[in-house]
Amino acid sequence: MVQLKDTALLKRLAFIGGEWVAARDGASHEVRNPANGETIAAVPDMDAADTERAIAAAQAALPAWRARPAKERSALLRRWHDLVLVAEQDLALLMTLEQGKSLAEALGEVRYGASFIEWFAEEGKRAYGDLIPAPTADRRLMVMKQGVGVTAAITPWNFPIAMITRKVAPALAAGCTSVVKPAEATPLSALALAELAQRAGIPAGVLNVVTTARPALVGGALTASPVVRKLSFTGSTPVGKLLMAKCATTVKRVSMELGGNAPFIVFDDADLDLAVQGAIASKYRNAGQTCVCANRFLVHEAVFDAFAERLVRAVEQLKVGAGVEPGVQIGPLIDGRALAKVSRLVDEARSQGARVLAGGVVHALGGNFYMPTVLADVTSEMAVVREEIFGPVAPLMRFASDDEAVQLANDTPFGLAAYFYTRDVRRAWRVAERLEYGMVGVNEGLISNEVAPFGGIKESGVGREGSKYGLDEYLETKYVCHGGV
Ligand SMILES: NC(=O)C1=CN([C@@H]2O[C@H](COP(=O)(O)OP(=O)(O)OC[C@H]3O[C@@H](n4cnc5c(N)ncnc54)[C@H](OP(=O)(O)O)[C@@H]3O)[C@@H](O)[C@H]2O)C=CC1
Ligand SMILES: O=C(O)CCCC(=O)O
Repeated sequence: MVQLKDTALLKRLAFIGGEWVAARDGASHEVRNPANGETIAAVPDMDAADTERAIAAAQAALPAWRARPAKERSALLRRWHDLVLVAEQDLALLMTLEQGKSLAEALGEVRYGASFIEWFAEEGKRAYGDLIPAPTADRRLMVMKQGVGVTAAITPWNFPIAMITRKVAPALAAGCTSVVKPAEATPLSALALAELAQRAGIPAGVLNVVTTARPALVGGALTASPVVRKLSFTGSTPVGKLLMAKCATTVKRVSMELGGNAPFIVFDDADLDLAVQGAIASKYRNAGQTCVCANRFLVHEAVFDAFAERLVRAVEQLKVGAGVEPGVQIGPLIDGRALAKVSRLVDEARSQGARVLAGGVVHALGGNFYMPTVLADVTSEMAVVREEIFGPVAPLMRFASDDEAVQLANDTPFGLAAYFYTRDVRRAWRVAERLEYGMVGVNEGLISNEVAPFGGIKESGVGREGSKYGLDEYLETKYVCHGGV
């Protein structure tokens, strides 16, 4: 039973062309609470034809929306932002119920998600062009920025609100319309966001939400459509590669926020208490289910034991339980598949010689709960440091020199986020420059915010979200050459 103050935020229909609709064939799928398996609600299980309808709605809404002055679009986005904050407690509860993170973290995400709407409401007014000094006297050269058109967003379950607003807010601010496919596990947050967008006065068809348990059908329609000019995706690298290939058939623009394998380096001169604090924030946020979570800890041999001991002490304090319970810091993993993956990685590492310093087993609560875990004596051959863990497991490895640390850190096809701790300013600059990552935290474990560019290199993706760069992802650059002047 979901007890919202604003009961209309719990939606059981998809949102297309300003209307709340069922799937054409009447199919639906259940949304379950990962903390106890209970069904929260059922939502439409849409297919390609439903998706075509949403694309058509976004196409129909586009001319009027892009023709509005940026200032008017900005005012509507601002109202949407304000309504999200008014509803923050309800949105947080809904998120905790369908995603599992603690209420405190869910509330943090609602605010984080709202911050992208606020930011892009402002940035949308600054889509400046250029006037270029011409090489001949009789011409004037101009560059204008225009929204790319109809856009699509495919988003994951780990950040059910922020990953939508980080894509949709710049799209709408730039004069684009959008079709969103939220994750199967977390459509309720997406639908509540759409309800608030509608209340804010964002016109019908500008934002559409297509819910489904058949992602390939919806994704197939979005990527095949020549009407959709851009796809923004956050999720796993294999699915991102598949979608990029599909987008090639219509030469769509793409933004891809994919998997990571973040190194967290602790140098011998690090402030160990600060490093442990950063490690807890980076590793155990959202039960370890973020693409920027520290995935492997590289610790200088001189401070290895001291760091490990302090980390274990902090990890043992973490309270595990259902996200709605007071004081809980680690909720359940999203589903049984995620639990099986985390268990496999830990069990394999142990059988290959890793030492379990904390946790290392499924939590006594059962269900999808896993014990916050610390492993020592991990080697770079183990799957636990080669694959994205997406769970509350910290594998610790030793290194002896800066070169070795950087070499180990860069030894991965991924390049999203990296973290390191040192008190040496020269080392800080040099290591930051040598790390092959899109984002680097120096003495800081939490780096995401709306004003900074979020994104990766190598197989972690293309494009940047948030910040002044995030708007460019939704803008075309048009050059106008005016002759005979
Ligand atoms: N970089 C990141 O932020 C994230 C990384 N991951 C990584 O991926 C692993 C698996 O998580 P998972 O949720 O399966 O990630 P996916 O990449 O499968 O899911 C992300 C989104 O893509 C959708 N999707 C899946 N397959 C297709 C397809 N063929 N066509 C179009 N859309 C598709 C999903 O829909 P649906 O929900 O219906 O499957 C979801 O909306 C995690 O353990 C983690 O390692 C996961 C989530 C976020
Ligand atoms: O894990 C992800 O999908 C990215 C969101 C995390 C963040 O914004 O910090």
